[in-house]
Amino acid sequence: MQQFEANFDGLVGPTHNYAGLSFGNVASLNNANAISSPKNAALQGLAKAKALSDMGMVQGVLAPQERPDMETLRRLGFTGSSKNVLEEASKKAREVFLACCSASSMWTANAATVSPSADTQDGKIHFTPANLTNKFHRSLEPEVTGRILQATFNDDACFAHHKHLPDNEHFGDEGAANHTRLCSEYGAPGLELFVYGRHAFDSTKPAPKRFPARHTYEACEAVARLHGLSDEGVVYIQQNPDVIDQGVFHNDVIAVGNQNVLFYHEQAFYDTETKLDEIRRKFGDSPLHFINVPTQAVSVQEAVKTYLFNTQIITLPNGEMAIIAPTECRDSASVSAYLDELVTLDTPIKKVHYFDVKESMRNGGGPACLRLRVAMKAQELSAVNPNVLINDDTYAGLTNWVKKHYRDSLSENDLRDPQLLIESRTALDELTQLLNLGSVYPFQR
Ligand SMILES: NCCC[C@H](NC(=O)CCC(=O)O)C(=O)O
Repeated sequence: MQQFEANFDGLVGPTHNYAGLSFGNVASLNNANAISSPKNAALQGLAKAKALSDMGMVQGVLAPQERPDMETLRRLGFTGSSKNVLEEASKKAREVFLACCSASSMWTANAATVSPSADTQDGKIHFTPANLTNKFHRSLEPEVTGRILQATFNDDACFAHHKHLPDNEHFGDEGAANHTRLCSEYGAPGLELFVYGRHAFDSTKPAPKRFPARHTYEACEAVARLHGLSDEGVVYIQQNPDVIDQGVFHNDVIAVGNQNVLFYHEQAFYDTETKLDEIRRKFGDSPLHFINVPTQAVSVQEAVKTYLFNTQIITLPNGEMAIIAPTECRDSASVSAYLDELVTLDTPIKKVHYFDVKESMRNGGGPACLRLRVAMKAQELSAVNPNVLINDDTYAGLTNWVKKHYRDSLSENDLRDPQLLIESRTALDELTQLLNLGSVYPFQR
């Protein structure tokens, strides 16, 4: 295995909860105030990661963030002991407090945009953490995400790390959730598709009316520049504003690509035919599969409910592709019928595997949200921090760690418990040792 795609799944943090923080994300709003289970959430995520590793995939994990985010609460004027900060913030600024408790870094598709070495000018793998400016709770992530990525991909000869884009809506960047890469093989130069929701500096261009477009065209261009991509290696595509208004807050809720397959809903893009032509032209002569799912087979609403497109399409060691889907897809008559048929058609996708990631789904995160893809070569993999890679031993170590530190259930009331802060820091301190990350968290510095 000389070239392959590695997946880095976000470890769910100890404060995983349902706070209804993401306007425009239907599941997040519908499940506001539900009781969560941080322990089950983390174990569900690890089980998926381990299953992919058992299928012969290269699988790693990315550490979660420190929450409650005491540094931000203090920056916003809450003072005194930790207990006091938590109490005052939860009483006087409930929404701010809840935002500072979110475990949203678990969705590592939003951690960064990654360009493999075959696409970049200097031949290194480039990372730009996403600034996630559109949601306050997510905008707290990029600094520490950058540190975690540096500690995970810690070798200047192979990896180039950029600072996140300016923290402003004009450069709203949601990372790899709006980025997919087509290629004939992982180690060959590919075509990077950057999908955006609106133009920040041109109000004559279309934009959604009801829900926010989190990601801008200007952000896409900036990341492509930073990563040293060629114009012929990039296609910028606008998301259909109407689907954003139906709850498609990231493109990976309505389209996903892998190697020479682009799997998308017919309503996913704006100006679809022009963009597909550009993809065909830039992709070159090797075979390319456009799998277009018509509304008649699966409605946008059903796609948002089941996360049919928030599936991972992976290439197994035998060269066949498989879809990693949430069990919600199996439980929907139209979606499971569609998938049953898809694997019989003349495309590289031959199997579907279903996973229970309900704890994450209730916040609008499916299997694809939970992972950051990094296409690599063997020699680049050997430069990755080995402690983050999943195998029997690290999986056992991490599941024991979760069972030891995580709560079975969590409600809003529990978030202000000073004991939860102590538990979380104790857990994360131990995790940085398990994963050999060094002092990435504010409380460790
Ligand atoms: N890629 C999937 C991201 C899901 C994430 N949900 C959230 O943050 C919900 C958190 C809450 O409501 O408690 C988001 O919308 O960015």
